[in-house]
Amino acid sequence: MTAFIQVDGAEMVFNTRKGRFHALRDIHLQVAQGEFITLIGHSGCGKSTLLNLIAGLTRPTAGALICDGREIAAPGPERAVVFQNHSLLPWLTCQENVHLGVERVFGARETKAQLTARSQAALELVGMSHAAGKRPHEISGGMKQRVGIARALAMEPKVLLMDEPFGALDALTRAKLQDELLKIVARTRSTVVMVTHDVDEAVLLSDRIVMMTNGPAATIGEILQVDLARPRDRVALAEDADYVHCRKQVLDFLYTRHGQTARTAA
Ligand SMILES: Nc1ncnc2c1ncn2[C@@H]1O[C@H](COP(=O)(O)OP(=O)(O)OP(=O)(O)O)[C@@H](O)[C@H]1O
Repeated sequence: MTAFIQVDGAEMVFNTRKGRFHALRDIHLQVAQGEFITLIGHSGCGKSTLLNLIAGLTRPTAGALICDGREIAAPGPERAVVFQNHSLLPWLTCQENVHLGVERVFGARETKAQLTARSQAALELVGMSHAAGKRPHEISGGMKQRVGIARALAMEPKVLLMDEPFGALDALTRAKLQDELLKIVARTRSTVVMVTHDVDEAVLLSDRIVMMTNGPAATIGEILQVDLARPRDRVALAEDADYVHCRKQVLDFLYTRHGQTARTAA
């Protein structure tokens, strides 16, 4: 596999008021271009910390991270992040929110009409054209997440980094957005690294599931290859033997071999 994202021996130690906190140790991970990776593990194990390192929002205390042949030293438009809570600017319309990202990436070399066309196309991709002129408080939580995804996709990032993007949504909206994300990623061929707590979400979406041990000093415990054919249909998969097997492997890892102790659950 040619690595598009490479994490070489990354470690993260935070300086806190109570002293040093060793969050991550010895993380080695290679992600191929176009791959869909999920990070799963118990609460507090360091999933967001690892995602933030790939985003360039934090620097590792040891080790190196590389994306497309360059060291990750800061956030960059080639690595767009979607957070659990949409992070849209409340005083701007949906289209203006998307436009901000578009302008940042393409503003110097494209006309206003081209930029507008990009924002409109991104909203259309996530089925939100009808709400282009609305402000975030006028639309539902699921719609806000779609606009957040549109904003990320409109920047044509090489990598889409998602931190529990559907975590705050009800089960039906979540399922709908997962299905849409699968279609969008099939079309854009984006490389995706996504944090999730949801075993079914991980199996449905991933090419590989990165399972993390509990912290402190968490690391990658195992990586599960998910060889289910695409496009994937959640209803058909529910009874698919390979799907059920993958699901069981993740459940075994999380609850039998790495059950959360009282200390980490606190
Ligand atoms: N800036 C920080 N300073 C100090 N400690 C931190 C900082 N960021 C994260 N941590 C600690 O590092 C550990 C990993 O946190 P992180 O948010 O990455 O976990 P997570 O697996 O994403 O958790 P969750 O699933 O609950 O979102 C936790 O113990 C957390 O308290």
